[in-house]
Amino acid sequence: MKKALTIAGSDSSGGAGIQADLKTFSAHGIFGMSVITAVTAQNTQGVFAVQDISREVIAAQIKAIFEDIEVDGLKVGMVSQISTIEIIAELLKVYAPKNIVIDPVMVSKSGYHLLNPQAELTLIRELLPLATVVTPNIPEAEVMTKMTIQNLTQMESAAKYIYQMGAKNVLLKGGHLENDSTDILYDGRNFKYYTSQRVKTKNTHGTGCTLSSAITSNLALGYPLSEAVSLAKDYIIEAIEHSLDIGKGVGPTHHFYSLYQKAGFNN
Ligand SMILES: Nc1ncnc2c1ncn2[C@@H]1O[C@H](COP(=O)(O)OP(=O)(O)O)[C@@H](O)[C@H]1O
Ligand SMILES: Cc1ncc(COP(=O)(O)O)c(N)n1
Repeated sequence: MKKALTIAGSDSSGGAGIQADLKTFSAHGIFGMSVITAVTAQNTQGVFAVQDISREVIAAQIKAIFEDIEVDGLKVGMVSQISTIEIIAELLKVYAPKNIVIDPVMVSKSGYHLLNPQAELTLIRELLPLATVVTPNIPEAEVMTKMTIQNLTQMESAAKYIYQMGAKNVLLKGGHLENDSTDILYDGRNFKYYTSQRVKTKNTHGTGCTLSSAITSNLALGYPLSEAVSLAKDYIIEAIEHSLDIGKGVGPTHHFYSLYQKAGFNN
């Protein structure tokens, strides 16, 4: 069985963060493991408190896993503080796992700064060069590039800029654009476009986490990146189409075992 690791924050309401990642790994038939960087008290309506986990305990979690278990794919989500980012980068250089997906989580859908704004440059400097692929949404790409992004041409320019920051591949997600939701993948030479109809729902809590952990799963299963993204896109569309009207705010995506079966995964 393939094994994947998420290094991210805990979402008490189960829609995003570690919980979304582990559900996605399971739906892909992957054994999921976690390094928790922060505990958030949140639900579909907002984030109410955050306790960052210490640098020492984050390091101990990473070491406990890598000293014992092979990791076929890894994603990094919420990392909150400079010291957290530094220790993760330091240890990822030591253990050098194959497939590293960096989801540069900055602000939650409910508007809470999950990444300390002072840590944005550290994330770019320390984590991007380690990424097999980095998966910013449009607001994150705007922060990273200081560009305004309102259309596909501007997305392409931003993806090129982020590529130059050191990621091997850039998947710029178009979920925040008004019309269809096209994500673009840039490998330093060519663009690939992943277009889908926009699902009309308010329930998109955890879409970014779900997409990046689906990509991580597919890379762990051995798919090349462009196929890993394409399968992950199929997965996220269904997970949004079947999203759950749980709570009073932005409900979560839904994870099906049948999605995994439908995609024909075979490990
Ligand atoms: N309403 C929607 N309909 C279809 N796809 C969506 C919708 N919202 C987001 N997506 C897709 O979900 C994934 C995550 O998107 P996005 O919302 O941009 O990220 P984040 O959760 O990081 O803000 C992307 O593949 C995006 O295209
Ligand atoms: C712990 C954690 N990690 C990531 C997100 C981002 O998810 P979203 O952008 O859908 O709010 C979140 N809300 N909580």
